[in-house]
Amino acid sequence: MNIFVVNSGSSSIKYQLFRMPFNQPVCSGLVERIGLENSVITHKVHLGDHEEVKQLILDLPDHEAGLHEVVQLLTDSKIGVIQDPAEIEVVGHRVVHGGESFAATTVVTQEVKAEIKKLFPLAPLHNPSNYMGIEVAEHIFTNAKQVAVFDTAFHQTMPEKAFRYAIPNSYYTDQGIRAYGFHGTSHKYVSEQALEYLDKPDAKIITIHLGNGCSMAAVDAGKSVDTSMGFGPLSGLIMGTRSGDIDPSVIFHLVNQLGYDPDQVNTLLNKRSGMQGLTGFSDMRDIIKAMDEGDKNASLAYDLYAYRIKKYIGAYAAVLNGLDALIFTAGVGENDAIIRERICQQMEFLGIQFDLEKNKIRAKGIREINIAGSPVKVLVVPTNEEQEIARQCYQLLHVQAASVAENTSTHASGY
Ligand SMILES: Nc1ncnc2c1ncn2[C@@H]1O[C@H](COP(=O)(O)OP(=O)(O)O)[C@@H](O)[C@H]1O
Ligand SMILES: CC(=O)OP(=O)(O)O
Ligand SMILES: [Mg+2]
Repeated sequence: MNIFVVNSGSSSIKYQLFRMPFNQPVCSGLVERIGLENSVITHKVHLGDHEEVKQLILDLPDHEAGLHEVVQLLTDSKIGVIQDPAEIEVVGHRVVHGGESFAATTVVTQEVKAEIKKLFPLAPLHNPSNYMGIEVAEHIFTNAKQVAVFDTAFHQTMPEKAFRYAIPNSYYTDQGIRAYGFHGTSHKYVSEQALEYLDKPDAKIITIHLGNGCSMAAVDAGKSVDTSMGFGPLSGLIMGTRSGDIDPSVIFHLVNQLGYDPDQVNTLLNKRSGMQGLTGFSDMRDIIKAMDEGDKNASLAYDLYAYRIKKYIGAYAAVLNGLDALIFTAGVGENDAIIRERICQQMEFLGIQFDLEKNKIRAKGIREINIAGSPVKVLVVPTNEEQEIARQCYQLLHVQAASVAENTSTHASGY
């Protein structure tokens, strides 16, 4: 089954093509700077022991133009991996907000699209571009089933005491105002990898996803029981451009004393805050460089970032009533040894015995960065949201196809 996975962002598209049931992608790529001059497509064809990489720089006015170029690469006479877009049987889409409607992976219908659209105000940086990705893919891959995999789905197991806010009940019952949680595909993928690695299905785990967006989850025996993002992907940890937790009184002050309108508040907290607001940079590599050059703001921001994570570790260890493993993942979590060190130091009381040397070693795959015998394991687990999306699409459609085949044969045999 050819499954094309699309992770459509506001100015980028990440994609991978899988021939399920094989877990390794046939090709993958990234379209960046959509809508700006000099858009870049980096396309990689995976050939067993090596990769063939092709980079294109061109002007892509919108996502449709971007995906058309990707199709050209997929069907290219030299490096193509398919001959016709009709060979794609399933397009799996990452959709960030699924509200309470979607606890599982879902085939996209008009009703599903309407629901995703209804959730635009709750995930303004994400759902509009996820939706656009679905519409464009429908035009291009006309033979394919479109499937949505929601960031919120994994967190639907949270108990009510974890997802409700202390505001009048009708705001939940009538308006759906509650915590949903995000990055679920990543938290699910890395926690499952860790459970397998630990060989302990009932392990108590804290997963720490540090990418552009950052969130943590408390995972008990494979189920999410709490997470740091809430109603939208803005609360909790300090992120690239998002503030994370902030006292709502600040918003009243911005509005009442400084005359901000709702859009200005939204832009401030979603796009101009976090590491960007504190340092002028949103990319952790730039912040580390600035810190090395003696930039005090960068140093303070780095401290704030680590401190917030430490607080959530304490909270989630209490929620879980114990801890077997701490998992670091995503761009920053997998690559930034210094942040892992800042977070894990002086946590011996919790049973976290961190190994400074192991932490510095770069390697592929799962690795352990605790001292041998540490009561709590500290693991770096590379995330792979695209592979998890492909797996869930395959499971959904393969199971559906198998049950249709079974029904047909039962009916054909006349029982
Ligand atoms: N070697 C590195 N050291 C520190 N941070 C890194 C490194 N490589 C990548 N990053 C960080 O990872 C971030 C992107 O993470 P990623 O998980 O790809 O995010 P997203 O999927 O949200 O775009 C970058 O903004 C950068 O801050
Ligand atoms: C939900 C979210 O924050 O996603 P990302 O990290 O891709 O921005
Ligand atoms: Mg990501």
